[in-house]
Amino acid sequence: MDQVAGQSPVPPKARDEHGHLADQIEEHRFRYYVKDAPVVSDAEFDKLLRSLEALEEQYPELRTPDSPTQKVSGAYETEFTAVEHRERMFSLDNAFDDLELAAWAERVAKDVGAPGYHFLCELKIDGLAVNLTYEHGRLTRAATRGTGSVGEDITPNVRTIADIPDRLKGDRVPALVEIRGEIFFPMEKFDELNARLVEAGDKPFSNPRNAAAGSARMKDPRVTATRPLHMVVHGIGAREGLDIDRLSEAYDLLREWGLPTAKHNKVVDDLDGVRAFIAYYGENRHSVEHEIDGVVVKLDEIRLQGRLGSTARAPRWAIAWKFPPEEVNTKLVNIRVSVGRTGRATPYAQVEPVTVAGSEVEFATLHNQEVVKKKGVLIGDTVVIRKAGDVIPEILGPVADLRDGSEREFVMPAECPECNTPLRAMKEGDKDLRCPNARGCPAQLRGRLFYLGGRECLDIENFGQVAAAALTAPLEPPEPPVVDEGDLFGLSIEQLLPIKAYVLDPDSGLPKRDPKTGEDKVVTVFANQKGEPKKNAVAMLENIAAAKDRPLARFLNGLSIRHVGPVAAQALAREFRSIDRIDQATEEELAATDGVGGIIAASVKQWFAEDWHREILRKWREAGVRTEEEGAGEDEGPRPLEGLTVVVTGTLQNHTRDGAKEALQSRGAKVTGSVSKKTSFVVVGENPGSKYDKAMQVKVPVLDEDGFEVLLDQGPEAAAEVALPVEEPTTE
Ligand SMILES: NC(=O)c1ccc[n+]([C@@H]2O[C@H](COP(=O)([O-])OP(=O)(O)OC[C@H]3O[C@@H](n4cnc5c(N)ncnc54)[C@H](O)[C@@H]3O)[C@@H](O)[C@H]2O)c1
Ligand SMILES: [Zn+2]
Repeated sequence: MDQVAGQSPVPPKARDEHGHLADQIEEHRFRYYVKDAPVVSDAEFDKLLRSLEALEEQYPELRTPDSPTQKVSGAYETEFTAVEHRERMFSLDNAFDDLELAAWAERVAKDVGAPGYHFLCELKIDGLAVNLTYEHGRLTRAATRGTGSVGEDITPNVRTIADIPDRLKGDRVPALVEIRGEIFFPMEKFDELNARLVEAGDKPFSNPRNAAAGSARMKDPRVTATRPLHMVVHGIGAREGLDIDRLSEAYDLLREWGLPTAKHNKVVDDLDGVRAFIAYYGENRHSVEHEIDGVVVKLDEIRLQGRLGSTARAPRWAIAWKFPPEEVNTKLVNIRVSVGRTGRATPYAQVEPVTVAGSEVEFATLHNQEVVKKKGVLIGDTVVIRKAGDVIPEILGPVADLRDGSEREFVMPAECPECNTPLRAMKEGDKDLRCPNARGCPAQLRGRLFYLGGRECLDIENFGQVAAAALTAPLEPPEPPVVDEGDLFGLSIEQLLPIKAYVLDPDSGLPKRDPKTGEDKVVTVFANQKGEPKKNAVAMLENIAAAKDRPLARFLNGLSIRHVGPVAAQALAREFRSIDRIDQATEEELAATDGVGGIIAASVKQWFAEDWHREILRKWREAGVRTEEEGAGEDEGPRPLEGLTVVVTGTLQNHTRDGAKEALQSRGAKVTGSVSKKTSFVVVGENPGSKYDKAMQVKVPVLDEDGFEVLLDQGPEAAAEVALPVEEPTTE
């Protein structure tokens, strides 16, 4: 088709779509900047904006000066006096990948024309942009960004923020300076604020960013004063009597004046330096004392900034690199209750599945019924889900503006969802409700068994949520092979083969559904189609058998005695050295143990008072579980490996890494991670790493697993006899 250069005609459909998108964007901006209550996530908003940009890319005629793509987003509300900034405030352009970053840097290089300039890397804080005007060192005005040229006067509110000085310190303060920065609300104070709001019958905020903006823009500054707001400085605007060459130097001055400058800024020489900064904070995002949502890269030389100038929206001398969003909006479908190994009933949120920070989220924790209330979330709400790093996903808050009246409050059930026993608080004033049916509650048994096999206890490989559920509550056979922990070590392969169970999600432990039929998926857990044992079933039984010899402390921890965690278990094991002796000890004796104390002692006594608990121990003994620490106590007896330093590398057949370490340490050896001339032995399992090569190099005796057993049982001399011959290294 023939077209006039750059003037493709705009089809009416595209024009309509443009108008529709622009309206939506303006509406979201109003909700975000004026009402501090957005109804979509930033990611969704950014998507709309990018669609608009793409449309304008295709039909440049649509890119008029009043298009949302051409403006500093924001507005001002008539509640506040409108004030003009002396120098405009801008938004930032984004780089979404390394290509865009490199393109920006190239453009800078071209415009600057000569080498010798620097990049200033800063962290990007997601809060409320403010402009502080200081005249002769006194704060005379504070304003929001607004449209970029006109903002809202929030001076009385800002004066209540402790970080922001009313007067600048020192005698080098200029006649006039505009300071730009970000007001933010600390994540860790956010729940507290929402709890207060809900209690007072007010609408909770959906996230800390909106809490910051809402708090700074209160009509009544006395309310602002009650909010824990902070600020970080990230720029300067108009100035008189202030001559500076580099922005980084300006920050040094600002710091001297008492302004809250950033701690993590870094000046680098080139793009690789920028990349390293971005990579570092991408990895260590949560090591910073406040939340960050990206990195801002700026040309440090102020004269050159001026030369590059700005578009209507953003400076050309800066760019924002955004990290993947950690917050998304989704629907709270239901609040359910799970019962854990200690019987604690915990509400958790089931949401419409969404992807956050690279993983799909379907459940989020809610801790207890008080937390549900304090967060002010209703079933059916659109909520903001946050997933930060490896942390379990949580609900930040509801998007209250989207409620249509169909939402309902969560009511904590009166009965255990798995065994129907009435839930109750075990102590007066206890917020947590528990299912008291420790013995018969399938949820508790499953939880205890899973914990017993877990890392902190017996560390049994191939034994997880799925096995724990299948063994304790199979669909078939009707009688579960494991009725309590006592049955674990007596399991036979014949018992496993017929077991059918639901397929469980390994994270949530909930049944997975067949997408086609919509029904819960069922499998034969331990047998293949021919009815033969699956490999992992055989491995599981072997691993269970091997776990019989785990150190006493691990068994004690695995009994799920209330208040007895790994530390108390260690203390008890060290002091009493056998389960029998713990059983026979008086409460006073237990309490007198270093690291135990009265509460734990009472709880231990209570545990042993239950017949079915003793029955567990009896079955264990019968199955050959070692309920006694070998040899004499650490403090009294011989420590045959005293003075040795041992490194363990590769996979051992009969010991986990932790188990091997403990076996060595309990005999007095020191276990370290790196091989040196001082190392006494290197124990090498399958697939050893570079430590093996290093051992060869520095000629440290190497033991295979048999040699390791010799070391444990017969000591270092015997082990030296069986150590592998040290080969001459080929190179030196
Ligand atoms: N959810 C919604 O409905 C909705 C609506 C409108 C806008 N938004 C969100 O608001 C953001 C857009 O706002 P924007 O135009 O302010 O752009 P932006 O947040 O991407 O970047 C510009 C702002 O970053 C701030 N900033 C933080 N640290 C900085 C630093 N070290 N140096 C310089 N500036 C720093 C400044 O205040 C500056 O104004 C987007 O994240 C968008 O998703 C969301
Ligand atoms: Zn129960």
